Amino acid sequence: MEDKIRVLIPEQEVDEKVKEIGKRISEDYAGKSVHLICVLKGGVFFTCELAKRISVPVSLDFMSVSSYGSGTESSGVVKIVKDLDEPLAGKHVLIVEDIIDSGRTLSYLIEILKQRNPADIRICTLLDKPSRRVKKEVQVDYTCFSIPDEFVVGYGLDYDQKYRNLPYIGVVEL
Ligand SMILES: O=P(O)(O)OC[C@H]1O[C@H](OP(=O)(O)OP(=O)(O)O)[C@H](O)[C@@H]1O
Ligand code: HPA
Ligand SMILES: [Mg+2]
Repeated sequence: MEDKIRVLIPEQEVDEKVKEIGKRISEDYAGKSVHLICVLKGGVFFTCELAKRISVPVSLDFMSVSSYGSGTESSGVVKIVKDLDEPLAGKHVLIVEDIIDSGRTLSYLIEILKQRNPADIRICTLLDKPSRRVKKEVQVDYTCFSIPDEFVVGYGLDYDQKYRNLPYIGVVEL
């Protein structure tokens, strides 16, 4: 059966915001290059769109971590499924996420990536659900949208691996 999906943030609004954040990042990193770390799989659409809007030199690497399985609640255990290909030493690292929900994935990532001696680490997320944090506050440098506590899909976000390809952010009416 098809799920019913309600539009939360329309495509044009997402695209405009991604452009705006790309411009801010370009200004903040002026004179430097930025090493984007795409957190797979959810971060892939946002990373590609954002990278196109950044005007300083960009390099890309990919990491895959998983904690949600097929449900809508984090298992609490974050697993590295695929590690980065490149070392981070001396690089200006920008972690790109589709969503920060409980904060577990990002807290875990920051802890392990800090140990690899980057010049600095910043965080960029498409969506933030601040009301859901269970861990200590994570410092987020760039947020496109803060959203209420609803399970969202689209623009990389899935429900049971479906709907990642929607060009807008929607809510599955369960
Ligand atoms: O703040 P948290 O509660 O940790 O949730 C956020 C994380 O959960 C999702 O990934 P998931 O583990 O479902 O993997 P996926 O990106 O492959 O869908 C999402 O892409 C974030 O990485
Ligand atoms: O709201 C969400 N939707 C999809 N995946 C997620 N992972 C954490 N929160 C979410
Ligand atoms: Mg997911």
